[in-house]
Amino acid sequence: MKVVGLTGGIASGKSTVAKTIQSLNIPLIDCDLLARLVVEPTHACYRKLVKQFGTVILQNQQDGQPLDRYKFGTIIFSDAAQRRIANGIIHPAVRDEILKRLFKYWIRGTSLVVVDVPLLLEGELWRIVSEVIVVYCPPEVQLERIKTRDGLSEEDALARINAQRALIEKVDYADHVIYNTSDLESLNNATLKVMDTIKPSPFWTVLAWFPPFTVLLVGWVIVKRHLKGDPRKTLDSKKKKNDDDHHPKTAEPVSTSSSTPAPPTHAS
Ligand SMILES: CC(C)(COP(=O)(O)OP(=O)(O)OC[C@H]1O[C@@H](n2cnc3c(N)ncnc32)[C@H](O)[C@@H]1O)[C@@H](O)C(=O)NCCC(=O)NCCS
Ligand SMILES: Nc1ncnc2c1ncn2[C@@H]1O[C@H](COP(=O)(O)OP(=O)(O)OP(=O)(O)O)[C@@H](O)[C@H]1O
Repeated sequence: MKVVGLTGGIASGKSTVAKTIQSLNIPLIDCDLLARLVVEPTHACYRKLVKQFGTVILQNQQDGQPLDRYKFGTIIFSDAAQRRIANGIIHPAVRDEILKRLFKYWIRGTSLVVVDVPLLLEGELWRIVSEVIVVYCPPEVQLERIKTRDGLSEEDALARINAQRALIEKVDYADHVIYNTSDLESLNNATLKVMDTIKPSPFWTVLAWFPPFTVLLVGWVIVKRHLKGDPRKTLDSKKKKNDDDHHPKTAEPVSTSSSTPAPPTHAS
């Protein structure tokens, strides 16, 4: 089974790309959905979050009520230390859910699974994906799309963008980049083109299902990723180089006046 990682930045177009991938009958694991699942009141994560942040993050500030997503978002997107704590509680639970689902797909003999993980390159999951797709759009476009889609203020939208690594820095690590700088039809076409190059052959699918070959292939993916290098180090060194070069547009937090390099208009 081939596992491909889909990532990008907030509102860069991952979910839209994910829909096209699902329309091809390719199974997709959506981490934003899993992150919602693990904070439901019945889940252990919920209790840990309430213990850490208090009932202020709950609807009506009442224990047992669902998470107040806007309130929780304003806390974690405006404070890196709080975000790290929240990530430390939620991400291991999300990772476990992903691994469970991958195992089920493997048992069923699935040939290709795409995992949509916004923070793929910032966390640990990059180690287990055989290829990485990054959906890119400039920060100004991200900003407008967040404001339109979520009805957030400029300040809230900027906090969300700046809570992530600069998207342009992720492009270098990608095996495939989908440049979402035009209309939805172009995005759809670019996605289909990339997926066409990713599809594993039936021969590999059958071979990869047998446990000894599965172990060999998983080993190969881990070695391949190791040789490519830890993306977090790549992102850190790119950020440092940008800072040293006084080249703020790819490394500095986005502000309303930021400018962005003109991205290519093709998918590769
Ligand atoms: C803060 C929350 C409640 C805001 O919920 P909301 O419904 O407004 O947004 P949603 O969950 O749809 O996320 C939208 C996008 O925000 C970005 N984002 C979410 N959490 C984070 C985070 N911890 N750090 C950086 N970016 C994040 C991602 O690009 C994501 O696709 C929610 O995002 C959350 O629980 N985040 C923590 C869990 C997490 O890290 N999820 C992301 C992948 S596992
Ligand atoms: N090429 C495009 N043209 C017009 N609108 C677009 C385009 N691409 C995406 N959008 C819109 O921008 C918004 C953000 O896209 P989408 O939800 O796919 O991003 P995302 O990366 O999944 O976001 P998040 O990280 O918040 O989950 C959506 O409302 C979507 O319909």
